[in-house]
Amino acid sequence: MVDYSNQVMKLGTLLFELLSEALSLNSTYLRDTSCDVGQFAFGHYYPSYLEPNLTLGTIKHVDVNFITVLLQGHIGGLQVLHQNTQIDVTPVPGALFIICDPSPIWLIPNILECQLISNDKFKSGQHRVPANTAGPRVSISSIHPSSRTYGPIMELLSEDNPAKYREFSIPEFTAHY
Ligand SMILES: O=C(O)CCC(=O)C(=O)O
Ligand SMILES: [Fe+2]
Repeated sequence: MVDYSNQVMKLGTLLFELLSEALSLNSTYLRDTSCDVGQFAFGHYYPSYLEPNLTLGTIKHVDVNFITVLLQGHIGGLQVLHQNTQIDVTPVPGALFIICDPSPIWLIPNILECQLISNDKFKSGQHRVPANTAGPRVSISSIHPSSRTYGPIMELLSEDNPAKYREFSIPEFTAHY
């Protein structure tokens, strides 16, 4: 697990560089502005349900951290909302799924925090894991939290692109999320 977590940290560093560049910022911008301050890992266990229609599973949500790196077992179940349709994310053995991307054609849900600081350039998307009869299913979510305040990056704003969100602190944000 320690090895896995170290590798995911390295991957996170690369992803933050790519996201900075996608925003036309210096590649170290997001890391330099406290968007990547560590990692938490959560293990998920979804039992096999005899009557899945009586159970919710993980309901639709957007992640509030910046990046989530997801390792799924061989049993699928994750769905992302794309153009009003729930799309199954089929597990690929040995592959990680990155929950944070600006490109809707990759069918990847984005993170609310990305949407706020990019002033809507990255869109936040929903995902869910409905209960089903296959299972038990396991997954590991590694989240990369930030310690900066939420609010659009100043460098992205202009007369044509005014701030769509105000600046607010993480406790203020999570109290209302
Ligand atoms: O178990 C999964 O595939 C998704 C978990 C998830 O959405 C999360 O940790 O935020
Ligand atoms: Fe999630």
